[in-house]
Amino acid sequence: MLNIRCLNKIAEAGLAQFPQASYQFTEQAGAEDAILVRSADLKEMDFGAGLKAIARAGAGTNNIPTARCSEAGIVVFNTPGANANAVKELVLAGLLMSSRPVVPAIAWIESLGSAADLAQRVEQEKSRFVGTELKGKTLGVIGLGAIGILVANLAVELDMQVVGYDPYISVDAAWKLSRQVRHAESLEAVLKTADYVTIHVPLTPQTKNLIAASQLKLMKTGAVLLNFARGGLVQEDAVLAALAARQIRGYVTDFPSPALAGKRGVTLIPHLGASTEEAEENCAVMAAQELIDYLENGNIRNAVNLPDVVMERSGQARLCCFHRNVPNMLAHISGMISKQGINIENLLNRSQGEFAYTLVDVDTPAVEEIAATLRQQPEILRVRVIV
Ligand SMILES: NC(=O)c1ccc[n+]([C@@H]2O[C@H](COP(=O)([O-])OP(=O)(O)OC[C@H]3O[C@@H](n4cnc5c(N)ncnc54)[C@H](O)[C@@H]3O)[C@@H](O)[C@H]2O)c1
Ligand SMILES: O=C(O)[C@H](O)COP(=O)(O)O
Repeated sequence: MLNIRCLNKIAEAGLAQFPQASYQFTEQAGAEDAILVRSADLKEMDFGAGLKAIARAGAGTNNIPTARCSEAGIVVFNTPGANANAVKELVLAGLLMSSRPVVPAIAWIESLGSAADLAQRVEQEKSRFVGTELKGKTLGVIGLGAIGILVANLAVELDMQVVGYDPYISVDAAWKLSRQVRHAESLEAVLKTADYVTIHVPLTPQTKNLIAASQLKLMKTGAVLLNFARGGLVQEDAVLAALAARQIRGYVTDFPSPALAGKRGVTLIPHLGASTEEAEENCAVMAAQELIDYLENGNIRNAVNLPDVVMERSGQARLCCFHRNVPNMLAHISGMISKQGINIENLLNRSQGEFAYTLVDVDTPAVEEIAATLRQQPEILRVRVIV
C-alpha cells in the first residue's frame, strides 16, 4: 500500500484517481509516500524518509521548500495551466470592478432595504456610480505564462490595447498569444503606458517586490494595479503610499493582508483565483495522475525541480535515480549494472540545473543489491526500484 497525505481539501475527482487496492489516505505525519497540497505552507515542515513526491494541485510552489526537497530526492510537481481559466475570469471581474463601481453601488442599494421610494432614489442618485469603459484602454500584462496569455487574449477581445512583458516567454506560449498583443522590452515600458497593469509571474527571490515605489512612480496617474499572482510581488507600503498620493487609483488583489485591510482604493478578494469547481477538479486530477505515474512508473511530468522524464516500461525492473547533475553519473550507474552482468534494456537521462534523473530498465527483477550500492554514492539523492 502507498500512503497519500492531503494537506488541503483536494477535489474528490482527484482523490478518486488513486486505486483503492494499492493506495490509502493517511493523516499520519512521516508515514506518507506522497503529499497532495494546495496552499498549505510546508516550508518549515519536516519530511519523513519515505516521502518521495509532493504534488501541488495548482500553479504556485512558493509554499514548498523545493531546494530542500531536491536535496532529499523528493520530486515536487505542480499542475501548469490547470486553473488558468479560473484566474483569467476573476481578473476580468477585477478589471470590471475597478472600471465600474458596481461593488459600492450594490452596497448602497442594499443599505436602502425595501424603501418605498427605491426606484425614484435609484434614478436620482445613480450618477454617483458612473464608471468608465475598458474598451480603448491599455492593459499591461506582466508575465505571459498560462494565465497571462489568457488574460492578454481576453483583453484583446474586449477591444483593449494590450502590451505584454515576459523576458522568459516560452515558444509554446508565444504561439498562443494574440498577434495584437504588443511586445514590451521592459517592465518600465509596460508601467508607463498602461491604464491597468496585471501581474502573472511566480513569486521567487528574483520577483519579490517586483512592484515597489520606483515602479509605482512610473505608472500613469490614475492607473490600476491588479495582483492575482502573489502578495509578495508588490511592496504593500509603497502601494498604499501611491494610493494616498493619488498616483494610482486602485489596487485589486487576491492576497489580503492586515496592512491593506480597509484602505481607500484597495479591493481585497480572499484568494479565490483558482476557486472554481472546474479548476479545483482539473488541478486535483492532474496532480493525482502525476503522482501515480511517478510512484508506479518513475515517470516525471510537470515537476518543478526536474525536467520531464517519461519512458515506456520495458524489461523486468526499473531503477529510478534522482542525482546531482555532475560528470560521470551515467557511467557510474550503467557501469555498476553491467558489472553484475545485467543487461540494460533502456535508459533515459535528463538534467535541469543542479539535478538530474535517470531511468534504467533492466532484464532482471533482482536489482536491490545494485540499488543499495548506488545509494552509498553521495551524489545520488534517491534510488527507487520498481518491479
Ligand atoms: N490567485 C490564484 O488563485 C492563482 C492561481 C494560479 C496561479 N497563481 C499565481 O500566478 C502565477 C502565474 O501562474 P501561471 O499559471 O501563469 O504560471 P506560468 O509558469 O505558466 O507563467 C509564469 C510566467 O511568468 C514569467 N516570468 C517569470 N519571471 C518574470 C519576470 N520577472 N517578468 C516577467 N515575466 C516573468 C515566466 O516566463 C512565465 O511565462 C503562479 O506562480 C501563482 O503564484 C495565482
Ligand atoms: O498558485 C495557485 O495555483 C493558486 O494560488 C491557487 O491556490 P489554491 O489552490 O490554494 O486556491
